[in-house]
Amino acid sequence: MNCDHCGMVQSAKNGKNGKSNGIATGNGFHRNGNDLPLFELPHKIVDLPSITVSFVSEAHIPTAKGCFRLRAYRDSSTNSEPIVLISGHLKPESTNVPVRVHDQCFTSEVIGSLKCDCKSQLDYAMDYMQRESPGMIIYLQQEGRGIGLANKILAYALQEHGLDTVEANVKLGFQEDERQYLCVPYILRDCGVNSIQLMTNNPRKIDRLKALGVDIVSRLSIVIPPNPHSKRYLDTKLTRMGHFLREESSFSLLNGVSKSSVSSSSNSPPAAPLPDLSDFVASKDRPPKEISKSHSEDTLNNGTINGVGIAKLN
Ligand SMILES: Nc1nc2c(ncn2[C@@H]2O[C@H](COP(=O)(O)OP(=O)(O)OP(=O)(O)O)[C@@H](O)[C@H]2O)c(=O)[nH]1
Repeated sequence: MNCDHCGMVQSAKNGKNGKSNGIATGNGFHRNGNDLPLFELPHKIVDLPSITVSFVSEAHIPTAKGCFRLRAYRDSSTNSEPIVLISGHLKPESTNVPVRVHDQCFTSEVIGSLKCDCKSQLDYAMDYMQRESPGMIIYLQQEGRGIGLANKILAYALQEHGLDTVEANVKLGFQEDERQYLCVPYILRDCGVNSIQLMTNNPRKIDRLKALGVDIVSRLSIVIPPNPHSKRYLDTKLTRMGHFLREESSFSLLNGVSKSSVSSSSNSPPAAPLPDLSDFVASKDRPPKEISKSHSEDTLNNGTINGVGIAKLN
């Protein structure tokens, strides 16, 4: 099927339920062969006391991975602009939709840093959503697990002196993870999505989204094989942040790439003693980015997902 807007061939022939995908008419309606409206853009502002998420606009974007419908929002609680990439056509009240909630990583996604798995995860998610459309990626501007780009580079500097990614955040006066996902339930509701299959390895992300009322039916694994530069970061995610990483590589499964073809030699940190960190600590004078705590993220539970498809740690 060709995308009406980009003329690109869509990799998913049909919706995953075997039903024909709708056709975007460009006026906010998507119609099927019977000319029935499938999806009407809500253009609504979802307002709660401390958060306003407003839809701004949408456009079709051709990419190397296929055509996505990009929906842009503004989130007043973080003063940021969440972007949603949608493959295929979502119907109102959709259930079990594959969703990736992805946080910005300038270093890997723009300049190609090999220190983390973020860009490979984004690539994997885009391929997956095309293949299993309809699906969506909610892209949030939360660089460096919410500490911002400059602070993330500070954290990298500390990691060059032996700290791991968690210790570096803490040394800088941040929590190990400053991200929040208040906008996600509103964006899902705005897109007509009632329940999701969440693509993540991060148990905290699952808990936080559940605490915000997101109906997560199952988890989709997204394990990228390490390279010599990312191995320590991935090890830390496994051992200190509890990520589900002891699984067969999702990347291998999707791309047919043998895991053994990716080097995983050790990337030990420099043995040099820790320098005087007063320069870094001085940055604490500049307070960490303020993050609204007025919502239920403070009342997180440690529950696990009720339902199918949760990969277990061995
Ligand atoms: N502070 C900090 N942030 C990092 C570092 N490396 C990557 N990031 C950021 O980490 C975020 C991605 O978080 P991850 O913990 O890798 O993965 P996740 O999103 O929690 O979990 P998955 O859903 O399984 O991918 C992005 O915002 C990156 O910019 C680092 O060393 N320090």
